[in-house]
Amino acid sequence: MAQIILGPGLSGMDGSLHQATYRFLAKLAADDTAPGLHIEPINNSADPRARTGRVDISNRAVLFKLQGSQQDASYVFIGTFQHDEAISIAQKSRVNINPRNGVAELIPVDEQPVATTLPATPPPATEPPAAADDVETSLRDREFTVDDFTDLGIDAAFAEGALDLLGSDAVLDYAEQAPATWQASALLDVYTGESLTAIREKYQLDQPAAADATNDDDLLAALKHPAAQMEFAFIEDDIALRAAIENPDFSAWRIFLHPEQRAYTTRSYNGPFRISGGAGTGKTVVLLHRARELHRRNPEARIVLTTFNRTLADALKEQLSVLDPSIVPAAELGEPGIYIAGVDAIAHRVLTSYATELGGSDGKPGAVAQVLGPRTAQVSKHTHSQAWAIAADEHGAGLGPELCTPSFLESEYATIVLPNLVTTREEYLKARRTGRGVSLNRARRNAVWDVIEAYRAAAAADGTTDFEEKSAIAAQVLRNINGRGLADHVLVDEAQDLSPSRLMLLRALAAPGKDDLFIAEDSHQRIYGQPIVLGRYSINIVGRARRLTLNYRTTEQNLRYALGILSGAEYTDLVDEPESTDAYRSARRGPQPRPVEASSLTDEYDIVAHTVREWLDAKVAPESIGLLVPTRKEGESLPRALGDRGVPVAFVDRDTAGPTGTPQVMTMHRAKGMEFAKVVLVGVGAKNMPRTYFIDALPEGDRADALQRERSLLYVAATRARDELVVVYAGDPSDLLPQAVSGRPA
Ligand SMILES: Nc1ncnc2c1ncn2[C@@H]1O[C@H](COP(=O)(O)OP(=O)(O)OP(=O)(O)O)[C@@H](O)[C@H]1O
Repeated sequence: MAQIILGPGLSGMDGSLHQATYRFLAKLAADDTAPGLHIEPINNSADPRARTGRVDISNRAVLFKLQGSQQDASYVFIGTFQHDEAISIAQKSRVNINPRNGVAELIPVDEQPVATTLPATPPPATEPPAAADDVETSLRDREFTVDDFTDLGIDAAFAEGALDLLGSDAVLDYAEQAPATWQASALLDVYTGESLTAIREKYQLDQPAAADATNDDDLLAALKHPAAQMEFAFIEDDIALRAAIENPDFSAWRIFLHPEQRAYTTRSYNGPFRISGGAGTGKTVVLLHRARELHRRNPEARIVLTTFNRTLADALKEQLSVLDPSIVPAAELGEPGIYIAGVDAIAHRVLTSYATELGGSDGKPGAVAQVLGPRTAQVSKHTHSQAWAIAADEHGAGLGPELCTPSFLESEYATIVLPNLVTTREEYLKARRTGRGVSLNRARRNAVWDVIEAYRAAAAADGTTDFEEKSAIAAQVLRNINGRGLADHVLVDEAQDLSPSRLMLLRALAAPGKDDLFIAEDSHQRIYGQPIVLGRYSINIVGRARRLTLNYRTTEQNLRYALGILSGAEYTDLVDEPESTDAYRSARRGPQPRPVEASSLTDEYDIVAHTVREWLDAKVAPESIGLLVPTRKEGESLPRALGDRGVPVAFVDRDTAGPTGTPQVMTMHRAKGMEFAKVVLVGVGAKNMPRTYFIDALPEGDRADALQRERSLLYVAATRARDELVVVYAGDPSDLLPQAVSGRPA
């Protein structure tokens, strides 16, 4: 079997050549001596390893054949081209090892290696676009020199051309001419303010390259350098080959990881590790690759991949099967393999598997009593949604109207009472309420406890628990058992939205040790619950935290717009440090987001219908269009309003999957973790967002955080768009939106 290594030409390949190219490469992988492949060396080629192969009657693949000490040859595939062009490219290309850092690169032959290349053509210095950047300074103004770049191994001529560019558009344009993908990416890093030291570390550019580019073994090693693997992928099997060739853009995440992503996929950590990063920076991709890697290293390992809810867990399952169809997820929690479920489903599994641990024995309290105080150990039924309202109504007289609300009581219960295992009034009166917005004196604490007691008594009588309680009890069960846990590795997505009890459950799931917890989060996307500090729940990160900054989903234009939404507020991360958006960047470009002001609700529907119709007429796949609304009520009205205008769309509810063949309407909450090619944010006028009716009903001390969550919700919604974002509102725009000029569709 020959090893196929897909190279940088893949994504630019003409779609009509995909099928034939796949057949050719599959045949080559199976037997490189097979007749009909016509693997031929090239006369006068710059690199003696250059070959062409016959893809079809008029097209040839350009390849580099590496034999080295391996029994089977490896072929680096550069692309498929019309016959004469293929010969010319094969003659004039070389796979080289960058002498500064040992990274393999494909270079055109009339260019020399680093530091002596012919100049790349820099575009003329351009003025920055007025709306996007405030005051732009060039890299030269910021006192960078060509040497700074060549020290990293970046081509001198390419660096020279970058020094005077002004504005991110010019830099993004220019980066497309980079001699290697990692060089383009590193240039953008420098431009967005990352230090040269951080860049060196990120791309692992430090190794002195004692490599000989003419030696095939050295070259194969250089192709495996993490920076080289941004554009060279070692293909493992036929399924991966087919997916990569037939849908190169869609499957890029499976094979071309950023060196940082790759590092977090493969490294071991002596305890919990936290990866943060803006929306679309590939946190989920890292989790999926890491789960597969841990599974490969030890098929007996019990790996749990979990997230906020069932919808997102189902998406993880689907993505894992795309990444590696050979993986069959574990059927049961605690079994070897990768078990994927939402956190609440995990709590449910623990409670049903350890039913005997719930009630206690020999006079000792069981987990239920430890968490809730003495009561029946019946916990599987679910407490009804009005229970807090009823308890507050009947027993909250001492609280005053501000605190006598289900939302305040529920969050007090979830953030203070349950995680501290408070079961008596005395304990509650003494409990530390760190991190709560509203302060309570003794009388008020007593009044709060009156309601909590009533809430618990009613649930005990019905034999029910809520989801927070289920997680807290499940965590307690696991702590009581005190064994090797039910998992060796727990990987968590969307951790910013997990409540204390859920985090405590995940902590208890894995016995403390190497690679026990790997937590992905983005505090800017917290749209539920209260701010969380992991250390309070025995998840000690102590220096094991990193941030991803390159956005793979969103264009630079949409990213800037979305970051504008965040710019009005200060955020803290899960270790209580300021959360920054510095260095967030995208290498993709697209149209500017389009805010559109409607004169009325009817006009707003007309605009949305018109926008969607235009996209459908332009053959955009219907299900890749997302219409995101602030509330469920608006989501339910939209299909009818657009249906009346001849544009059928479907409302996708909490736990339902979206139908194919129709644009999808969903709440901004439901859109968490998803992505669409085109997005319309509907109903984001000043009257609708932030939802003041909801914020004003909260106690004064909780309002700032609720407003923050509204801001985050808009950020989540705006970052669902891959390519195009339209923002529609009737009347004035929401104050949370960035200031921008509004324009109606043509
Ligand atoms: N190395 C990569 N190459 C190509 N595409 C990538 C890569 N990493 C991530 N992507 C793509 O970027 C998009 C966002 O990735 P992902 O969902 O993992 O990001 P995220 O950080 O979890 O986002 P969010 O926080 O918004 O849920 C996806 O379409 C994914 O396939």
